[in-house]
Amino acid sequence: MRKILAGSQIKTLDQRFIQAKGISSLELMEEAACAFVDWLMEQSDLRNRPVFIFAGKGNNGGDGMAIARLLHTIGFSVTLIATASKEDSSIDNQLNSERLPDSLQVVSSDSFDWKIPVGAIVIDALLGVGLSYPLEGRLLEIVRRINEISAIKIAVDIPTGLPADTVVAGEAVRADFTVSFQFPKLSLLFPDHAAYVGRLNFVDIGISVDFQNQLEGSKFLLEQGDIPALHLKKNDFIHKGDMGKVMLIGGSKGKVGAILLASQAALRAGSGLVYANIPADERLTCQVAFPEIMYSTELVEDLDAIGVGPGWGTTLHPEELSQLFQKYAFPMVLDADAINLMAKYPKLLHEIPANSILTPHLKEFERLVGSCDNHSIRLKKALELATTYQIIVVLKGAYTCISTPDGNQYFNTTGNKYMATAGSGDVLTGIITSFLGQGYAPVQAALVGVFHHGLAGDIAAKSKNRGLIASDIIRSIPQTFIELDID
Ligand SMILES: NC(=O)C1=CN([C@@H]2O[C@H](COP(=O)(O)OP(=O)(O)OC[C@H]3O[C@@H](n4cnc5c(N)ncnc54)[C@H](O)[C@@H]3O)[C@@H](O)[C@H]2O)[C@@H](O)CC1
Ligand SMILES: Nc1ncnc2c1ncn2[C@@H]1O[C@H](COP(=O)(O)OP(=O)(O)O)[C@@H](O)[C@H]1O
Ligand SMILES: [K+]
Repeated sequence: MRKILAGSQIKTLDQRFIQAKGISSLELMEEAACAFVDWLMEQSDLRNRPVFIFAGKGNNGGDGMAIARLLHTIGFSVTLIATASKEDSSIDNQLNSERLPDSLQVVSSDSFDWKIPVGAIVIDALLGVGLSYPLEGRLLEIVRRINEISAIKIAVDIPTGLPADTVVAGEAVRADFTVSFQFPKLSLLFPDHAAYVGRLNFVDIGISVDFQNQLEGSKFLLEQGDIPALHLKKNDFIHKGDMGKVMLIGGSKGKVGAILLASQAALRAGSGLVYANIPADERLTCQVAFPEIMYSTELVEDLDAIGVGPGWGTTLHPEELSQLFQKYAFPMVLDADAINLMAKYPKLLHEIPANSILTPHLKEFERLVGSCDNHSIRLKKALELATTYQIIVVLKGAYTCISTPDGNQYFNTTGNKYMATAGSGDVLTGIITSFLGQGYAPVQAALVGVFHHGLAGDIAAKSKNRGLIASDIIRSIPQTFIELDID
């Protein structure tokens, strides 16, 4: 699993890699520039446009110079706008400046006329992870002007002005695309920065995951390649009992749909037996509509896992949750109104069975821990919650973050904005409950569940776009196993 390193570790990573491979830092910069250009060439709608590259004084600027040369060589019309004198620039920046062909147009930012045609590409290579204080003076002015023009803006590594690990102070480039090297910097995953980062891509510059992971860190990126190994193998002789007997609890009057979504998702994720615990008078209709689900108003015995909370209601007594904690004393999934109930009665937090999985969206999370000024604070509080109560906290949203009791945080890479629709979260509850019931360790169930849920959403989004609804995610769950080659 790939680590998300801190901005301050990236120089060390570069240096160690360069030494180990016996290459120069200039060669690594060339690798980065090539990876950027390869990415650009893959975007068919971004070809054949004039390119304006703003280069700063550090190595990010050096990347910009190398990108300028490469694009010029393959026939792009390139204008390079340099913001620093050569003497002021980093060594690799200077070396790349010397490699620029005479035929490439280079202007100083002081004399640039800002005539950038609509539809042109603006590449931001002003500052990268070396930012050490908020933008000010001339650089701030340039960034403000870049933000005013209507062009397609692409940030190299990180939009200028964004710190790598914390929240922006002041202004930063508002990019349409960010192409980050090797792994996304943490701050690129914050919802606070959506307007700066645009569409996030990361490109390989040849530093292997093993190498990257030699550095200290407890934040990881959850990617497709990580998932198959986290799955339990099932042999050909399994019985439905081996696939887990689970119950989804919630669904008060008028909100039974939430539990039905979760229950169907559990079945599609592989559960052998799924009970929906819903009010008695809703049973008949549900039974006809969803015959694979079993219905019960009782708390069924011998369950392997439960998921509690979707559509449960807001007038519950804390005893109702306490009772579940005592009766089932195993790790369980707690979502929606179960989380709201714990927010209302914090003493319940002390009673949660260890390794249970809480799946709050941002609002539910803040009800639980108090309001947070930004995502950096939210992530810290999520980790605190996980380690204090020895639970798993799945903070939902783009790049859902899974915080574990041992202090790690995993950021999911599947999912999309079309999943911001009623019931998507209920589907996730069903999927994670299903994996728990199948015998997955709680952390594995959370990681695998979150990944499959997002992947199902991505598959559904291909044909549904803005019309995607939660049931589409459920229908796409089987395809996720096929796509990941899970038997
Ligand atoms: N493994 C990697 O990730 C690689 C990174 N490379 C590039 O190198 C970049 C990092 O290079 P550097 O460490 O030189 O950092 P930058 O290119 O961000 O520049 C740092 C310079 O800017 C100055 N500075 C800091 N904050 C400022 C502010 N607010 N206003 C004005 N000046 C400011 C610093 O004093 C320093 O001189 C990465 O972002 C990436 O683009 C690539 O070249 C090679 C591989
Ligand atoms: N912009 C987005 N990008 C990726 N995933 C998203 C996005 N918006 C929502 N999701 C996912 O959809 C689900 C929504 O959950 P939630 O807000 O609890 O919905 P509901 O309460 O309607 O069931 C979460 O798993 C979340 O990660
Ligand atoms: K940049």
